[in-house]
Amino acid sequence: MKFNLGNLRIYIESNYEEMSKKAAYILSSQIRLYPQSVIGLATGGTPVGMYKELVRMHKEEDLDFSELTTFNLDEYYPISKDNPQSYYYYMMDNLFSHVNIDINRVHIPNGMAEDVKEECKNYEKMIRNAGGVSLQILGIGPNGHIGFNEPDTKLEPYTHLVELDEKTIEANSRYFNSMEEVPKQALSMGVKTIMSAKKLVLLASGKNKAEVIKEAIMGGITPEIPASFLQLHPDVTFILDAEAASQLLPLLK
Ligand SMILES: N[C@@H]1[C@@H](O)[C@H](O)[C@@H](COP(=O)(O)O)O[C@@H]1O
Repeated sequence: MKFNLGNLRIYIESNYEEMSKKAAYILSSQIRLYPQSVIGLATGGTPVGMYKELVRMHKEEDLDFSELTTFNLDEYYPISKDNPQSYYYYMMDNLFSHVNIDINRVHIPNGMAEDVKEECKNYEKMIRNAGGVSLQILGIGPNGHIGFNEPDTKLEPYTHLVELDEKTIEANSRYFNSMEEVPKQALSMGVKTIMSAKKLVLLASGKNKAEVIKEAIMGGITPEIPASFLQLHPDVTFILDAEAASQLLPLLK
């Protein structure tokens, strides 16, 4: 099912696998049309299926990553690249080590940066020098965060150091051995960095995202739900599975 709400396109797919295929189809179309694109990438459980499909497309359908430039949204802080919970490790494991990407054109905030301010400033500069992000993939936290931009009374515009929300630490602890192991901080693109991408594609799957998806798309625009700012972007695609769309769908019909 597809709905158009002005600048927002909403695809509702029957399940996680179909959501992943749709996202991979959109991203691969961008790569095939514009092989030198600058792509913003996301981590978390949600895009794993999309990466799997992209790897399949590379192996079976000649999808070529060799001219791409990528910028990841965020990284825990502090964390080293060889920690299996780091987003660097995740990206290598789920995508980069399986495709013909030029690792020199891959960018992920450095979770071991000594000078955090400098790292953040430099990350923004690299995005600018690359000509900005053409297509940014996003997930959404159950609390409405995008990247690691947590609900707050005000949002940071540019790449910055974040104090993670209790809810996020709890939600992400499923990937760690215990809550204590989850880093309490992260480096994240800011809301302005994200909103500056030419196209945004947000993926959401599962019942625990249903309420926040409804609020982000149909509710007021508020820093308490950072994803609600996407309503202001001129070109946004939401790809939802049926469970994530379950509270939104009755309002669309
Ligand atoms: N920083 C990431 C986000 O970029 C991601 O979109 C979100 C949802 O994660 P998941 O897809 O595992 O639900 O939380 C993580 O903490």
